[in-house]
Amino acid sequence: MSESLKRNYCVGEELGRGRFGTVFKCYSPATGESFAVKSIDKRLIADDAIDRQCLYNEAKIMHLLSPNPYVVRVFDIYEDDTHLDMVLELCNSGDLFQRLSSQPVFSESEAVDVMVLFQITKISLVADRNGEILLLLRKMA
Ligand SMILES: Nc1ncnc2c1ncn2[C@@H]1O[C@H](COP(=O)(O)OP(=O)(O)OP(=O)(O)O)[C@@H](O)[C@H]1O
Repeated sequence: MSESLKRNYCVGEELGRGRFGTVFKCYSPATGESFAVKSIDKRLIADDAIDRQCLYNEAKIMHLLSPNPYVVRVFDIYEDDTHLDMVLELCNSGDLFQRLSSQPVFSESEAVDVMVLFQITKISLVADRNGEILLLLRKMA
């Protein structure tokens, strides 16, 4: 994790791992706000040009799409020789599967939100397979 990130945020527990990095909970001592930070060790993808490109595309696209109600917001990006760290909106309400499992009946407007999420997921999966765009979906509040 980059030293400049650690100067501005206190990093806490691990939230999960993906193909490119590890996600931790963090907070800003200046504002008291909590975030997620996705930290990528660039040395692990140094030999793969496509992975490197995907990594920078993800950071760039998420930044371009922020703020958008269906996309996790990016607040800060830090980079040093070894790490790329993205400070993201913290989604701590569980994922869509957990939400669907725990609530058997949805109101009309909630059902619309779920359908919109499914449509965006389909679009992002197709687009991601073609290596053109990657969306990180915001988990439902
Ligand atoms: N903003 C966030 N708030 C809370 N948890 C998150 C957040 N972003 C990621 N996570 C957690 O960390 C895990 C890994 O996320 P990450 O974005 O690194 O990978 P992924 O999207 O699951 O897969 P891939 O690496 O293929 O993109 C997620 O599955 C989720 O549990």
